[in-house]
Amino acid sequence: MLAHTNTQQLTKVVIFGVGLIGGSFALALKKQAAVKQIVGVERNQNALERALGLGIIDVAGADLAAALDGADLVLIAAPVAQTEAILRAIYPHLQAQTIVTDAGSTKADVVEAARRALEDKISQFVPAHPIAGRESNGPDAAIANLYQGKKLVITALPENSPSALNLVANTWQRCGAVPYYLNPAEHDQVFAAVSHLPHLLAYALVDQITEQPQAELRFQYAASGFRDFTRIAGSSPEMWRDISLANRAALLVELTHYQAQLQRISNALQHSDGEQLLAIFSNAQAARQRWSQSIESAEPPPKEGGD
Ligand SMILES: NC(=O)C1=CN([C@@H]2O[C@H](COP(=O)(O)OP(=O)(O)OC[C@H]3O[C@@H](n4cnc5c(N)ncnc54)[C@H](O)[C@@H]3O)[C@@H](O)[C@H]2O)C=CC1
Ligand SMILES: O=C(O)C(=O)Cc1ccc(O)cc1
Repeated sequence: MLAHTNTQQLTKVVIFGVGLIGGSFALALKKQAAVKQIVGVERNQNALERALGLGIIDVAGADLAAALDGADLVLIAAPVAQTEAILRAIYPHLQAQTIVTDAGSTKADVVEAARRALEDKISQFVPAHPIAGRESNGPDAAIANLYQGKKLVITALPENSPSALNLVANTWQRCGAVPYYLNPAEHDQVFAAVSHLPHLLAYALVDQITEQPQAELRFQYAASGFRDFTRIAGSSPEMWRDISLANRAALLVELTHYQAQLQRISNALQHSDGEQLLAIFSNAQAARQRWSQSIESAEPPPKEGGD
C-alpha cells in the first residue's frame, strides 16, 4: 500500500536526536524544500551545535513548549530506551494538529512506551522504522540521500487516522523512502533475525578476539572478509545495547537457532564431515545470491556509504 506523495510544504518539523538518522531525515527534507523550519532537540550540546553548524537544523530547541508550538511533525531519532522519557516530556505541549513518529529499530517496546506516555493522545503517534543506516553515528555522519530507495516500515496503531499515517508515509517518501506495513511483533521478529542478531555477532567476534593472546597480531592480518563481517561492530554501543534489551525475547530465539547451527558446524568439524559443511555452505551461498540479486540490487547503497 503506497501512500500518495503530497508535495505541500510542512511548516515545522521537530527532531529529537539530530544524529545519523534524525540528521539525514532533516537533510533530505531540506534538499526537497519540503519544510520551512526544522527544530532540533538534543541531550548532547555538542551534537546540537554541530547540527546547527552543518545546516541540518535551523533552530536549537531549548524550550519544549516553544519548540513544539505549531509543529506539523515530530521525529524521535534517539536510542530506543529514550523514547518514553521523550514522549512524556512532549505530552503536555503536544497540540492536536501535531503527529509524532519515531525511527527506532524496535517497535513493540516503543509502542508500549508510547501508550504509557501519551495515553489519550496515542492516536497522534505513528511508530516507524527506516531500514537504512550505517555504522557511523552523530550529526557528522548524516547524509541527504541515506533513505533513497530504502524501505520505511510503519507499524500502524489501530488508533491512527488515515491522515496521520499519510503524513508520516508522505514525508518519508519525500526523503526517497518506500513505505511498508508490518505489525510490531512481526517487525521485531524479522529484525531480530536479519539485523539485531548480525550486530550482536559482529560485536561478539571482535570483542572475543581482543581477549585472545596475540590479539594485535591477529588484527594485523585481518583482511576484507573480517572487515565486511565486522563493519557493523563500529556502530553505536548505546544504540545497540538498547535494541538488544528492547528486543531480547525475539533475539534470544534467534540466538538459540544460531547456537544450534554452530553446534552442527562444530560436530561436522569434529567428525571431519565435509559433506555436512558443504551442504550448509552451499545452501547459504545460494540463498545469499538470491537475496543479493532480487532484493539488495533494488536498493543500491548511497555513494557516501550506508546500508
Ligand atoms: N544507525 C542506524 O543505522 C539506524 C538507527 N536507527 C534508530 O534510529 C535511532 C537513532 O540512531 P542514530 O541516529 O544512528 O544514532 P546517533 O547516535 O547518530 O544519534 C542519536 C542522537 O540522539 C541524541 N539523544 C539521545 N538521547 C536523547 C534524548 N533523551 N533527547 C534528545 N536527544 C537524545 C544523542 O545525543 C544523539 O545525538 C535509534 O533509535 C536507532 O535504533 C534506525 C535505523 C538505522
Ligand atoms: O549499517 C548497516 O548495515 C545497518 O544494518 C544499518 C541499520 C541499523 C539499524 C537499523 O535498525 C536499520 C539499519
